[in-house]
Amino acid sequence: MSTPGGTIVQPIIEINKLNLYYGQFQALKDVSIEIPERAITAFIGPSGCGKSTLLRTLNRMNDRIPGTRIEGKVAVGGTDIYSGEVHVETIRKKIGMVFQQPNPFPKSIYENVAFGPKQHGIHSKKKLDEIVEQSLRSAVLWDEVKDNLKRSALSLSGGQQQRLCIARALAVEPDILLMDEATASLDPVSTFKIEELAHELKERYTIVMVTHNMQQAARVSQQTVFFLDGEVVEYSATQDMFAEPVDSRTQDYISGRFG
Ligand SMILES: Nc1ncnc2c1ncn2[C@@H]1O[C@H](COP(=O)(O)OP(=O)(O)OP(=O)(O)O)[C@@H](O)[C@H]1O
Repeated sequence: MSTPGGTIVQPIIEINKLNLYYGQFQALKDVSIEIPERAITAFIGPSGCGKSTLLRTLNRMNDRIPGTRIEGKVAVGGTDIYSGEVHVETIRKKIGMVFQQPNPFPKSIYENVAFGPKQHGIHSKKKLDEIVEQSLRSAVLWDEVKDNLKRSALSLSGGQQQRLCIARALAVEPDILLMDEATASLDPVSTFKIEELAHELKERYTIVMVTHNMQQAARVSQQTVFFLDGEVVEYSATQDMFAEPVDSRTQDYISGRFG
């Protein structure tokens, strides 16, 4: 697949003819897209169009919702994640997720970040210390918290809590980070910090973000996917979509005529 500037990059996620049903209701319709490695892909579209549903499909979070049925294929790194051979835990280790509301555990900053590695069998204090520091540095939170890692995560500001949740996700060394409106509950300064962070992280990780904020999609993403009623209307390099959308419905949405 090609990206802005015409560079050919490898898609890390390939979604092919995906249909998803909640009971009788079809929330995703024949979705086929590719997501490039080490870049930010933004999902945009009006409320209820299926953005979060597709995001959750990428790490099988929809499995938890009773009555959900899926058809089609989602391949991550060439492996069909819905084939019986793949364990959900393996997928969630490779694909971390950050939600709209920061949701740190009611534990210390240190324990929040060390939790995932411990679950995966790392118990050496030295190794855990390294992971905690590295993850907090990657999430650009280290300098703010390094003097008191025992402090409760819940005592941090909303923006710090969200960066802690990103550090927690990074601690298990994922390849992909899913962000479901990760800045929607934050003030503009915290939002800017998370956007800057995403910009840095894309050098090492693939990021897929759902956002209601078109300016944010235009600012930070390299690829944008526009959804309407469970269908992908259009997807392309972000600069192309915002400069010259192909479909009139995309034009109407990005120019604020509906949504
Ligand atoms: N657990 C569920 N059970 C039944 N229907 C659901 C469920 N979750 C979502 N839906 C429906 O699926 C459709 C897509 O929802 P989804 O949350 O993916 O949209 P969205 O584009 O992310 O919306 P928003 O921007 O408001 O978060 C909506 O019609 C929604 O009501």
